[in-house]
Amino acid sequence: MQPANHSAPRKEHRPFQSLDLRDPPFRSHHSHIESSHSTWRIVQGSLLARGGSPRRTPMQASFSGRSLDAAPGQDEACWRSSAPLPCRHRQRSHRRRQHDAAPCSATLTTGPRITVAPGEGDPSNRRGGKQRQMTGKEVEEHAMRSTIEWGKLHPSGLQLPTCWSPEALEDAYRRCGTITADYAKTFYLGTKLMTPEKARGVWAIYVWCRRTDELVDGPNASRMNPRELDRWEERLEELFAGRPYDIYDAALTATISDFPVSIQPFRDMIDGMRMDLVKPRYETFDELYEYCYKVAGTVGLMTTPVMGIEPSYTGPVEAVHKAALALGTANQLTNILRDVGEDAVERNRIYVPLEELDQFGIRESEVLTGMFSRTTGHIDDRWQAFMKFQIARARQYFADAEAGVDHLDADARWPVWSALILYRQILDSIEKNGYNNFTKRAYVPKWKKYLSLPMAFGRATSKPAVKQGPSKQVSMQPPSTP
Ligand SMILES: CC(C)=CCC/C(C)=C/CC/C(C)=C/CC/C(C)=C/[C@@H]1[C@@H](COP(=O)(O)OP(=O)(O)O)[C@]1(C)CC/C=C(\C)CC/C=C(\C)CCC=C(C)C
Repeated sequence: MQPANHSAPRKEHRPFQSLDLRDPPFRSHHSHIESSHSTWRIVQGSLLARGGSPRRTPMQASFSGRSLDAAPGQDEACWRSSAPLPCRHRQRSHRRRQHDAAPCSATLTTGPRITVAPGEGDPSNRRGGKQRQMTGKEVEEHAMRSTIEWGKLHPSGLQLPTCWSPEALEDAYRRCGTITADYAKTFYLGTKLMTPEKARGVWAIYVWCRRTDELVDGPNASRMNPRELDRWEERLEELFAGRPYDIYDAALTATISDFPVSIQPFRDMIDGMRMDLVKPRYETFDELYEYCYKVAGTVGLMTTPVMGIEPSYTGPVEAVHKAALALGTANQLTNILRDVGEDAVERNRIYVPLEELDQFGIRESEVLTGMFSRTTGHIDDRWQAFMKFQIARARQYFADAEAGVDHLDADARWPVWSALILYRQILDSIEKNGYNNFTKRAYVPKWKKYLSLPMAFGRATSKPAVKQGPSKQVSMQPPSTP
């Protein structure tokens, strides 16, 4: 391997000065709630064991160096009271009744861990007598359908009872905004163009995604295990049932109350984190596709219902959701291509499909050590050819996403165009680095970022170009022989 020549500073975990994410469970304005079932009670916002001594919940997830208390186990869930919480309820009682009758099962679809029975799904399945696992594409399709169905069932959100004061909720959203600004400044600025309701909804989603990602990618990642992710998922189900655990969860509960955001992509993102815990290699592109959908495409399904589709759009909503999914996949593929060396050396992870490496005559061990020619010291020709193919495919997903951005509500287009344009430039940077993603980190320089923002603004405010026939497609299949 060549000596390290990192052309960009490594991503650092920025310390938060002003925020302590080790929050107590969310403080209701009814500051004293006693559950008949549980051994816990909430007194002035802190979680106390029956004896009254403060107790940490067992799961300590972390968030950029600081720890936060995450999902309490089923047995210790402080919100599980058989008595109704003394909440203020919203007006739409017909919706509430529907929800009260069956908090989850009636309205929530099941998770994606689904097998397809013989004869169902694609024709290739009809021959075998056994059930088979869904492909990555099918998992994504299932979530997209759930999202669209959810939107039809709950066009104005879940209308959950409110258990918090407006001030507390305001504070929750403000904190979500601060975190979003700290991690993703450009994107945060873009959200400032949205209506305040949409902006804070997107921040609440951002924070939930960031926390979920930090479970497997943050400083406490080594302590993470599937059981803890199960507990995080239980906590998700709770917040979708109107029982948020802490202030950030409460912001998300309020968001799903106001917007038709389905639970399915959230479950799927947790599943993506499960994949990260147990799966260091991806055999085929479909396996990788499933991963990309789960950790990034999900973000598209979560945020599109908040950002909204332009009212004058009369085409199929599927097309917009597919574009949102494509942007997630494009971003994640780009992220993977940028980090090949780092993932291999620091985490023994290879995300690019082994089957495709093989088609380019590349061995797994070569990716782990870096592919430099012994004679010239430059990047090996096989790796260059491999990367050209991977970059072309990622660009194709960006192109597929472009089609949908103009159908979003006008106030949401700028942040999305910015995300698209900025992230796509990382691919250009990989090319500029001579495809050396082993010891160089591709990045977009600040001046280029600043130049991209007015460009994105122009794109967001200009009339969409009328497409003359289908766009040029690159082959999504690697050549059988390089
Ligand atoms: C522009 C916009 C409205 C974005 C949504 C904001 C949001 C909620 C982002 C959550 C991102 C997040 C924390 C995801 C967790 C998993 C993860 C880390 C995924 C990677 C993101 C890159 O983040 P970063 O550069 O910080 O990664 P590192 O940690 O540094 O490695 C991902 C690559 C995925 C991001 C995916 C999106 C932003 C999806 C975008 C799709 C839409 C917003 C839908 C747009 C709609 C249409 C119709 C095109």
